[in-house]
Amino acid sequence: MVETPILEIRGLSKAFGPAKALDDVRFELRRGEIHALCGENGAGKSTLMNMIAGVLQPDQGDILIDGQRVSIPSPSAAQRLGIALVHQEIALCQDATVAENIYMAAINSRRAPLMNYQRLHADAQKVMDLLAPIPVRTRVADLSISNQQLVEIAKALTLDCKVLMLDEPTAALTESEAQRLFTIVRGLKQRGISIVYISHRMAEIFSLCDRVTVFRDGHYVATDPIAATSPDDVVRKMVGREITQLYPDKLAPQEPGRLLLDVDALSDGQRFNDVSLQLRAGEILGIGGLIGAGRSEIAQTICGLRPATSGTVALDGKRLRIRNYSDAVKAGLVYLSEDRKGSGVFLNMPIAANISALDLRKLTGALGLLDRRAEDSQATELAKKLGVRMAGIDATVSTLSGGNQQKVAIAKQLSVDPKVIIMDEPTRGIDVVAKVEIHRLLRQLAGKGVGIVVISSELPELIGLCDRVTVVREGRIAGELTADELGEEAIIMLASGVQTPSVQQKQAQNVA
Ligand SMILES: Nc1ncnc2c1ncn2[C@@H]1O[C@H](COP(=O)(O)OP(=O)(O)OP(=O)(O)O)[C@@H](O)[C@H]1O
Repeated sequence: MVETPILEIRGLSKAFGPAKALDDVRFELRRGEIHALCGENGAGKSTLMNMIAGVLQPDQGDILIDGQRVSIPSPSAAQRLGIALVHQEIALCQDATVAENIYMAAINSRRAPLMNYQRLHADAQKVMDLLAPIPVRTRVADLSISNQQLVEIAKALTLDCKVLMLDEPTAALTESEAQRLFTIVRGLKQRGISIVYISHRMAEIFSLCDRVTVFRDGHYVATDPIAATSPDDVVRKMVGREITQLYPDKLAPQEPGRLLLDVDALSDGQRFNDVSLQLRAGEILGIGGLIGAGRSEIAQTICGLRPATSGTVALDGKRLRIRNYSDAVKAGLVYLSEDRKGSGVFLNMPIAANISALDLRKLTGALGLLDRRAEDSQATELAKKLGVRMAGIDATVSTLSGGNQQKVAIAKQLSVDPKVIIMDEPTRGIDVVAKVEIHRLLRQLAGKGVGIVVISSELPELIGLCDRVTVVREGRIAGELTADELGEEAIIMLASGVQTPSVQQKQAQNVA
C-alpha cells in the first residue's frame, strides 16, 4: 500500500500581476524524507514555500496535509498544522536573546511558557541542545551566522513541527559548518520530521537528500529518487540544456599584468593585523578562510568602509588616502557586500536606480539633472549581461527572487567601470547557470585588465575560478596557493591550521 504523503501540492498556481511565478505545479513530500527542490533563480521555489507556510495565498490549486485538503491563510495557521519555514535570510531579532527569539511568537501572543523567564530559558535550552550547545541567554547579535541559522531551526522545532522547509540553509555557511548542519538535518529526519531542502549546491543535495524535484520557469519538471539520477541530469532538467564547462579558463602564469592593488601591512587594531596583498591587472585573486577569520573586515578596510590603524593601500602605483567608501569608488575600487539586504541593494527602489546608485555623476547631464534614459539603457544592458529575470528595469528589487537580487548587486558594482572589484561571496544564492555566467563575466572583465578579488566560502569556486588564493586565519595571512597548488585540502589546512591526515601522509612521504 502506498503511504499517504505528509504534504502534497496539486495544480498550484500563483501570479504576481501579469507574471506567473508558478503554473499548475505539483510536489509530494513523504514522511521522514529529505526532499530537495531545485530550479534556477526565479523558478518559483520560494514562492511555493511561502504558500505552504501561509505567507502567500495561491491563486489556484490544493495543499493537502496527511491527505486532507487544508487552507493556510496565515503563518500561524501553518504553525498549527506543524509546518515551519526557515527563510533564505536570517530574520531574528538581533538585540533579543536566543531564548526570546525561539519563543518570539509565543511571547508576542503572551503564550510564552509562560512569561516565566526561568522556565522559558529552560525550555528554550532543551530545544537548542537538540541542535548545538548554544547558551540561550546569549544575545543573537553575538552569535556567528551559522549559529543564528541553528536558532532559526530551533525556533521552527518548538512549533511541534512535522514539515520543516529549509530555503538555502547553507548559503552563508562554511564547509565545516555546513557538515554540522547536515548531521543535524539527518538527526531531524531520524526523529520523523519531513524536510524540504532548497539548495543550488548539487554536492550537498546528493549527499543529504532522498529525492529531488525540479522546477523550471514556474513549471514542474520531474521528481526522481537521488539514487536514480545525477547532478548533470538535475542541471539539465533545471536548464533544459547541457552545461559543459563550469569554470572559464584561467590565466597562464606569465600573463598577469602590472601591479594594480598593493596592500601593505594593513591592520585595523581589532579583527586583523599586518595584512599584505598584491593584485595584478587581469588577475582573479581568491581569499579563503573560515567565517569570522576577518576576510570581510580586510576587504571593507581596503575600501574605506572601516578605519585602518596602520598600513597602506596603493592603486595603480598611487598611494590612496581613503576616508570613506565614496573616495574608494572615485579611485576605481568597489566592494560587493556579502550582506545583500544590509548594504548591497535598496530593496524598495527600482532595479535601474539601484544599478546606477554608485556613481550618478556618470549619468548626470550638464544641468545637473539625472539622465533617466542613460540610466535605463545602462541598467538594461547590465541586467541583460547578467541574465536578471525581471518584469522590467522599473520593477522594485523586492519583487525579484533572491538570486536575481544578488545579480542586481553585482550589476551595481560593474556600472562604475572599476579598476579593482572586491566581491564578498559573489555567487551566494546564485543558481548553477547564473554562476557560470557570472564567472565568465568576471573572467572577461579580468581579460580587459580589471583586477578582481573574490572572497568565497565555497571551495570549488575558489579552486575553479581563481588564479591564486590567499588564505586568512584569525586575522592574519596564513598562506598563499598558486593555481597548481590549489585543492580543497590545501585550503582547509591553511584556513584551520590543522593538518588533515592525507596531507600529513604526503609530507611524511616527501620526507622519506
Ligand atoms: N512579491 C513579488 N512581486 C512580483 N514578483 C514576484 C514577487 N515574489 C516573487 N516574484 C517573482 O516570482 C518568480 C519566482 O520567484 P521565487 O522567489 O519563488 O524564485 P526562486 O525559485 O525561489 O528563486 P531563487 O533561487 O533566486 O531564490 C520570480 O520571477 C520573481 O521575480
